[in-house]
Amino acid sequence: MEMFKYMEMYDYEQLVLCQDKQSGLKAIIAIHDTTLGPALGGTRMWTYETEEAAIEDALRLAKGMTYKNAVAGLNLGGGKTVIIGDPRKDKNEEMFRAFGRYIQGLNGRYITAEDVGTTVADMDLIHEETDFVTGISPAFGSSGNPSPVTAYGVYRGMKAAAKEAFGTDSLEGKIVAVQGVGNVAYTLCKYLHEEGAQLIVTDINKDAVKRAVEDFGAKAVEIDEIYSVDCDIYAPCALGASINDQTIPQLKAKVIAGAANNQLREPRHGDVIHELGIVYAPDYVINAGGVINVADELYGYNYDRAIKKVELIYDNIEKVIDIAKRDRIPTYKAADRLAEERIERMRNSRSQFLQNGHHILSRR
Ligand SMILES: NC(=O)c1ccc[n+]([C@@H]2O[C@H](COP(=O)([O-])OP(=O)(O)OC[C@H]3O[C@@H](n4cnc5c(N)ncnc54)[C@H](O)[C@@H]3O)[C@@H](O)[C@H]2O)c1
Ligand SMILES: CC(C)C[C@H](N)C(=O)O
Repeated sequence: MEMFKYMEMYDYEQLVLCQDKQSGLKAIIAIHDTTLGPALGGTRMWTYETEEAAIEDALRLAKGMTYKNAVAGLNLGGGKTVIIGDPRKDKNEEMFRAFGRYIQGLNGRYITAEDVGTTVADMDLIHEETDFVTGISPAFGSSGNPSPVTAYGVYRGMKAAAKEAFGTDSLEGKIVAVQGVGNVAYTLCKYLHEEGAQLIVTDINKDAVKRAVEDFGAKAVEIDEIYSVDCDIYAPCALGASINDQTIPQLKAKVIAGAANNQLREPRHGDVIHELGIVYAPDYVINAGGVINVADELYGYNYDRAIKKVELIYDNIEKVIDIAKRDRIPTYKAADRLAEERIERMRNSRSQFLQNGHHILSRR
């Protein structure tokens, strides 16, 4: 990858590589856009085949956070971190503290939180070194694990998408195929089960599957079977790119609504599912519950206030569908339009003001 060329093409602001030999930390902090405010986005810990793949993931995820925060109405920009390593065996205390010092060095340009492979305990270690971290323990007056709130937002967004496809937002009797039943999807399955939906699940982690089968009567299928099962709704809740040339022809669902980031392998896959008449709830609109929840910490965390904002994911999905219908475009493009218009409005209005309170004369 030609780094600067890529960054220029999608307007990235900054890419930071962090290395700490003693702890084994190898982290990539990507800051996409800070027009709306400091970049807020989680830290993913994952094994990658190549360093390039890790950098690309960080960059793509960071851009997604810019759009997610913009559509959610947050005064925050987009960023993300990827830590290269196996979260089951490569973590240690020094690693997260070293990472916390790197975040502190950015002086508030980037604020972190959980993502795949990181936990509240990891955020607490980061918090030993910096205040620019959210999703820390409730004992600090913080919001804790964002996943259950993300799940609630996905559930609300799924109902809005179902209303468009089936004429009712009731999920009773609907068959939902869930790919990946980890932190977010477990709670999502709970909401769906309580409403009377039938669940089909898969996961590379057999314990996660067993839990969903035992707790919610879900039917388990093999990893590759999840795309072709008879269902009404496909909920991608594992990693990205599950909507692609191989999987789309297998899908029987009328709705795609799930928690995963970067669900479309390439933008053109959003066009293909649109042509097929599938109602797609854009990933960064439907999965914004977690960031809305952790962002509330910046105002002094209040659960009720945060949940009220998360409820609005239903309205945001409706809004995206309305724009898509009005402008005859796929929903992923409608969501991009919503985000870009807000960022552009702010960029233009900001140009009338002095940045960061520093008057140009202060340089004398
Ligand atoms: N946690 C949040 O608050 C949050 C917020 C927004 C978006 N997301 C996104 O939602 C997704 C899930 O997040 P999470 O926090 O639940 O993560 P998680 O790691 O707890 O769950 C992901 C699950 O997917 C499984 N998995 C991985 N690859 C798979 C595959 N190929 N097939 C089937 N299962 C597979 C994993 O074993 C795991 O159980 C991620 O894409 C994440 O970026 C999470
Ligand atoms: C800030 C976090 C809660 C971010 C979350 N992992 C997301 O992708 O939205």
